[in-house]
Amino acid sequence: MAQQYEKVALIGLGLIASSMFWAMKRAGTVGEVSGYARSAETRATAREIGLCDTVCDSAIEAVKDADLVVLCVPVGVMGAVAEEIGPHLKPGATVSDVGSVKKAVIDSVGPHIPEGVHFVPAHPLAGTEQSGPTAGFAELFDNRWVLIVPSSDDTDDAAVIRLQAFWEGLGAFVERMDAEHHDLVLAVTSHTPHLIAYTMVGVADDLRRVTDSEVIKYSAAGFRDFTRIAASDPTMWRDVFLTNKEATLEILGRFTEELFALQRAIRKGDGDHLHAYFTRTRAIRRGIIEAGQDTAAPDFGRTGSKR
Ligand SMILES: NC(=O)C1=CN([C@@H]2O[C@H](COP(=O)(O)OP(=O)(O)OC[C@H]3O[C@@H](n4cnc5c(N)ncnc54)[C@H](O)[C@@H]3O)[C@@H](O)[C@H]2O)C=CC1
Ligand SMILES: O=C(O)C(=O)Cc1ccc(O)cc1
Repeated sequence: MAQQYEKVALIGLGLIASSMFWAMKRAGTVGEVSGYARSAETRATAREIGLCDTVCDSAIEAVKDADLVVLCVPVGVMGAVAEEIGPHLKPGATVSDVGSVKKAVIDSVGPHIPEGVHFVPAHPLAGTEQSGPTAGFAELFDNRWVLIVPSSDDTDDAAVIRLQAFWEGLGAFVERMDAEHHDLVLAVTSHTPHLIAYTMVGVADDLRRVTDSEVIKYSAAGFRDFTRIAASDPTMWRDVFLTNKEATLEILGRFTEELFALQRAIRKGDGDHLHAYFTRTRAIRRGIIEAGQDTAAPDFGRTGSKR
């Protein structure tokens, strides 16, 4: 494949950045990849495992001469990183990100992007519950969606098309979406489910004394499947909820109403209500699988890297 960017800089070297690096190497679509992470320990690990062609000791050094800079840090620190690198970006370069929330990233990063640099936010709908520089693998984005969320109506079309081709080279399907819609859709499909999974583990833990650790010992497939995502990084998810507050609260409100209705049906012994509800929701869930839109993490995400 032809070279799409001569130099790419990855800021933050965790699951997503490391997967991007291995996928870029597999695709052979970029010249050089530089990387930076805040912690010296992460940078040392990256150097040890050959993650990035050059691991830099500052974000400013990493973005020097880069044609594409991808912010791969938790959503809450994207603005601060952009402020630091803003004055050092190459004219004509593109700055993108992989954050799980889009409106807050546009608001916090946008003001720090200088004239003549393109800002094209994006979000790969692919990940696992693992984090850190050793968690990545080249196949993570294969056949997964990446949503490109242009930051304004006058975002340079050529920069968007180039970023789209880049992600397609990493194995993904790409679509464009506006930020507000993105944040609502993700609140339903990803953010609220993570919150509920964290809560379920918390409930199981609260019951530990009563059940004498049996919840963990005998954890049935349902509990395991349902709570896998509760092993995800706490910093990342704290930031998601703090920055996608409105949409998450809207979905949580609806969720609570449905839960109360089911609670009431159980209390009243209303089997018809329960049966009708489960019949409807089973059909929807099966429809998602049949349409090939099941977004469960691929198996290799659970068993470690396959690179
Ligand atoms: N984990 C997942 O499944 C997915 C995550 N995302 C998004 O991707 C982004 C990165 O997530 P992961 O790779 O999973 O996280 P991670 O926890 O694996 O990696 C984050 C990296 O950022 C570094 N970092 C933190 N603060 C920093 C700062 N101020 N300056 C420089 N580096 C800093 C950390 O040291 C770490 O290397 C987040 O914004 C997240 O919302 C998007 C799709 C999926
Ligand atoms: O591990 C899983 O199943 C996920 O849902 C991963 C994930 C987490 C956050 C995102 O913004 C996108 C994907």
